Amino acid sequence: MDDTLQATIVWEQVLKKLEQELSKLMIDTWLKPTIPLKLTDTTLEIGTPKQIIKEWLESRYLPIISSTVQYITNKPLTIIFINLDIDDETASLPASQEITPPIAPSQLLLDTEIDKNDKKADFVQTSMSTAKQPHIYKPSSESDQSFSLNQNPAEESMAILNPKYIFETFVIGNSNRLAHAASLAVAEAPANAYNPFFVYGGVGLGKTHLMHAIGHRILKNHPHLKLLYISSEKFTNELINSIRDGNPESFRQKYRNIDVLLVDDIQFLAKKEHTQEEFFHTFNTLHEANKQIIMSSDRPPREIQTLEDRLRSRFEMGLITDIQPPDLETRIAILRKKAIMEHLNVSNDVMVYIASRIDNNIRELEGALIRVMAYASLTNQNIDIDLATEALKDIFPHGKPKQITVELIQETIASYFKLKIDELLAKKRTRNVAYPRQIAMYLSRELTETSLPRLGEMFGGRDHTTVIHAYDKISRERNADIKLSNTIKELIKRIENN
Ligand SMILES: Nc1ncnc2c1ncn2[C@@H]1O[C@H](COP(=O)(O)OP(=O)(O)OP(=O)(O)O)[C@@H](O)[C@H]1O
Repeated sequence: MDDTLQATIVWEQVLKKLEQELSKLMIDTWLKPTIPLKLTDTTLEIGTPKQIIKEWLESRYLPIISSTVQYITNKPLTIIFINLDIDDETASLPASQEITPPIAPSQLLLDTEIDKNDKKADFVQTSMSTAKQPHIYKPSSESDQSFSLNQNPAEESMAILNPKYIFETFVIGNSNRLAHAASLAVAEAPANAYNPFFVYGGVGLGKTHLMHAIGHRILKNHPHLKLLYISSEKFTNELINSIRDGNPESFRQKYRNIDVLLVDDIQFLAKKEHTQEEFFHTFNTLHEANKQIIMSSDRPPREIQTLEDRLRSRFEMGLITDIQPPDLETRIAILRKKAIMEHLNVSNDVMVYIASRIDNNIRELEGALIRVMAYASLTNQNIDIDLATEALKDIFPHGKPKQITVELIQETIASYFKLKIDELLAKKRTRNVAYPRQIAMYLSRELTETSLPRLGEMFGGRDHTTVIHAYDKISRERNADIKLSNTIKELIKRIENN
């Protein structure tokens, strides 16, 4: 692994730890804009985009950063800050991680307006590979007079799409095939294919990735189009600020003069009546002018509570598509792609190990891979299943399977007592069957959240009082009988390792 990637991995963990100690504003202002450059045996080099950030970090935060780095790496590394004096828009990922050059900022509008009164901005570019929000600037919500980048406000009015979130890096599987195909159609024919386009799905399943990919593709095909990507939370904040500043017209102008509007996490509009009203007008103006609108949400429009009906019906005018959690095959493919992109050498069995344990959040899946890589690099070991198990032990204690089911318990117990599943579930009450059955009921109640009536049903249609009786009996006997107690321990081990 190269030393930039090592630095990135360490720095990512350092920032995560510091997030528990420092305020969000400090993290966003001073630490997120940094770019990890190099990790050696004695030093960690961190790039800063501006001299002022370098000075600020050195004068105020060096002790806490040094001790956090030591905590993470177990080495007393010297932290060296290097001012890179980066052009704002090019402050991007370290070169080794870039896949495509960032979109020329002149093609993009800012996702938030800069406070014109003090011409001040928080520089929040982040270089972390798992980072979600790639915007360069956002308006300062708290005053910090000492930090002023003094840029031309027009230039500040830029945002950047994450260069990694493109169609080429998006892995297609059954869970997202439709959403991907529809996104591609929208990207190739903005305002002609599906308008509006609404994509929804659970946390970390690729909605933002697809939206950015659409944005990249549209700008590649139509560099002159004005495209704006924003979260609905920021839309709300900007609206509030514009009203506070007595300038709602500028807000309207900005939003109603674009060609492609991408609004992420639209569910945050719920309960915000005034924002919904404003968004309704923005939506209508753009839609009537045949401009493309793309929205994402964690749920379909009909499930966004307190969303006004007229807005809901607007959202439903175009195409609504969902992304489901990926199946195992897709999860392995995503890890493979990630490993190739980051030049990581990871064997297939380790990928399968990780992919089989994280099944409903791709961000966490990627995070687990990075953690394994970091652990291997920091401890100078090869990556194998043992190392992955050790590195991920906080996430999956003892390599425990994520979900223990009643069926799994029944199978394990039947096999241990050399019975057939049918026998375990049958009505027969001879001791050689009744006793294992009671143990299975006991463990099902202990290890799963299944209700008593449902357990009765799953054990051959018995009454729930039978389950209670079995549970009480085995609980009592377990305390008195060491042999039974050991049997149960052994059974739990087998269930966990199954
Ligand atoms: N099909 C995929 N192929 C490759 N990478 C993916 C895929 N889906 C998601 N990812 C990656 O998983 C991470 C999380 O994805 P993303 O941020 O797009 O999720 P999201 O659905 O917007 O989450 P949230 O609900 O938190 O807003 C990103 O790094 C993204 O690149």
